Amino acid sequence: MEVLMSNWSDVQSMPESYVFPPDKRPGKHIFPDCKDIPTIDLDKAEGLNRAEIIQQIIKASQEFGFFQVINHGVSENLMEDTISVFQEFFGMPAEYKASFYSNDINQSCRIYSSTLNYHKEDFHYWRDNFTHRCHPLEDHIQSWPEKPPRYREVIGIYCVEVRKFLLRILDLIREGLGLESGYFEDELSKIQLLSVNHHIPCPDPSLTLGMPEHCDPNLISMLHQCAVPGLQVLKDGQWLGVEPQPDAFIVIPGLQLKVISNDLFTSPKHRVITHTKEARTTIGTFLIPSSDVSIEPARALFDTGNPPVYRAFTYKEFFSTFTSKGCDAANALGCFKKKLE
Ligand SMILES: O=C(O)CCC(=O)C(=O)O
Ligand SMILES: [Fe+2]
Repeated sequence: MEVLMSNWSDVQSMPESYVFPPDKRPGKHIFPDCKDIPTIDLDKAEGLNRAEIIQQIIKASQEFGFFQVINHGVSENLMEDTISVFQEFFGMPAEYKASFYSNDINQSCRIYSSTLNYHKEDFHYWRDNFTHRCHPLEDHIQSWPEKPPRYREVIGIYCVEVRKFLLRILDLIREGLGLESGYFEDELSKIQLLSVNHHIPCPDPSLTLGMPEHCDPNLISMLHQCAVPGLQVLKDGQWLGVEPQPDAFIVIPGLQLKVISNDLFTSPKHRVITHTKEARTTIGTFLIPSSDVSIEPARALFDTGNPPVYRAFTYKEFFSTFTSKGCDAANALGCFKKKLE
């Protein structure tokens, strides 16, 4: 069977290798939508309401661990063009996509299916993923696809724009936490990774997932969803659907922000369910610390009454622990917790 599901045509029944064991299936129940997902109007952050917007972001990062942002500065045209470029990319002939196929995490531009462990895993997730680095543009653009013909132009502009957006959000978070100017710039947000999920229509969404439940190991993530729903976030023990809003970005603080905030922030579990009728394409952008930068709770966020929860570590150290713990966030974070004295 073709590994990349974007090369399959007309799937009528579930291939056996995608059917999860019963205890891991999402099941048939209808998941409620998250009705009160905090929405931040970024336009207001530049005016008299700045302090209020900062408080909204901090509160959402504490209570929900995610929020959506409107008036984020990226034009609707660019958002639509970006989604359609990726839809075209996943629709390219199998031979073309094969030139990017790799399960090697060190390959800077790669397409793969399910997880990087495809050939060893017991069952597969219902997705293809295309990933590449983006910053600085001139270091990476040469490794990006040349087809569809507008790929490099559109995605190049998109990557620069969403970086500006995420750095604005980080700066508001910095101000809200009372950290010094520039705290998240340079090494803590050095690497920018684009990660696009593509799920073809699935004959039975109750039996499989488009992405496992997970927390994002990076500093901060943003998701740009197409119109087809699928993202779910775990809130108070319940899976809630995050209905796509065409003009909004979803922001999720990653595990490094949880550590830096000394556990003030939540980095929530999320996963992706599949859809019977329509293909779904979602663009993730992650800002990731450089390998050797030291990460620890910010000095301003602890004192004798509220001691630091974590010891200092490098991102390299964290990421290797995270993967060795099967990407289980609680287990990985546990390895860096300070012993109570
Ligand atoms: O596709 C989505 O909606 C979620 C993607 C995601 O959580 C991730 O790539 O880490
Ligand atoms: Fe994620």
